[in-house]
Amino acid sequence: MKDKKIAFIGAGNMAFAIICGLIKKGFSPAQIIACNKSNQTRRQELSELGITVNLSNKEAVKHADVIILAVKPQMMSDVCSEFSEIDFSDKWIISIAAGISIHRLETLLPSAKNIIRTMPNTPALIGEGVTGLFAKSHVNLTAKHFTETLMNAVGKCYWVEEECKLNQITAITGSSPAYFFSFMEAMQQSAIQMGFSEQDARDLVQSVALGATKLVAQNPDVSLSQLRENVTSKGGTTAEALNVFNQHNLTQIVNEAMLAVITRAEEMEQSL
Ligand SMILES: NC(=O)C1=CN([C@@H]2O[C@H](COP(=O)(O)OP(=O)(O)OC[C@H]3O[C@@H](n4cnc5c(N)ncnc54)[C@H](O)[C@@H]3O)[C@@H](O)[C@H]2O)C=CC1
Ligand SMILES: O=C(O)[C@@H]1CCC=N1
Repeated sequence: MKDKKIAFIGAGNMAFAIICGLIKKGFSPAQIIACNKSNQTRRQELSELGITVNLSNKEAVKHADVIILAVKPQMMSDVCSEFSEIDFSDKWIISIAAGISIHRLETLLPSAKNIIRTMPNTPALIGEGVTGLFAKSHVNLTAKHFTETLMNAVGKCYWVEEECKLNQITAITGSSPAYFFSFMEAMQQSAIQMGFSEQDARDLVQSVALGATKLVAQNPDVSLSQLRENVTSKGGTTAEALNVFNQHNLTQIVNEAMLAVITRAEEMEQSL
């Protein structure tokens, strides 16, 4: 585990979150190579952590045992075309890209035998991530265990049995930190309009988000609807807020948003 060289091809927001999470969990920076073509500031940050940042994509892949493909999906084809002469048969490939199927990766890297497709999320940065994982049945068990151990270092893992489920995982955990941030932003804006300072509004909103989330996590036997009802006094204030959400059909809005993620991921699988 700790003797494998891991190369991140693309070290933007998501890969950086994973790398920082791994280092916090005791992985050695000497094990990690990060290639980030167009972001000098990020390269500097990674270099300060002791990570090798000065190799080309091709050199990094040649040196590495495990390659984490972490560029934008639209870049994947160009990036993989640089690797045409490299033999991937003894290397393990982990893709974190949304909407790039394993079939597509097999086409882009024909010598690769062990490809694991994952869908992480940015709370990995603080060890609170969730990663969905899928691999075809022929994939080496050790490669699967390695990937699970790696992603467990930055949060929880959830294997899916069919690849299409990863697009659902994208809607449920990959994209969804942004749903919560949007909700918090809207609350912050509302508090600012009431006259609270930006900082106070943020402190108040993040405190309640943390408190509510901990309440959920620490009461696994209490349903979410019960927790909601515990706040909602009959004829009181909360009921009025929830009425507004109901009038605008929040449940349906959330459902539509999550289905839109899946549709986009499927479109990307067809077009990229
Ligand atoms: N941001 C997120 O919350 C999540 C992102 N993902 C996936 O992670 C991948 C990366 O997404 P982000 O980190 O958000 O994007 P990003 O834009 O922050 O990172 C991509 C990085 O790749 C680098 N790059 C571009 N061309 C390159 C090349 N030819 N060689 C090496 N590096 C190159 C860029 O400099 C950039 O820093 C995507 O495929 C996305 O679907 C998956 C789960 C969650
Ligand atoms: O927005 C995206 O496409 C990526 C995948 C999940 C989160 N960010």
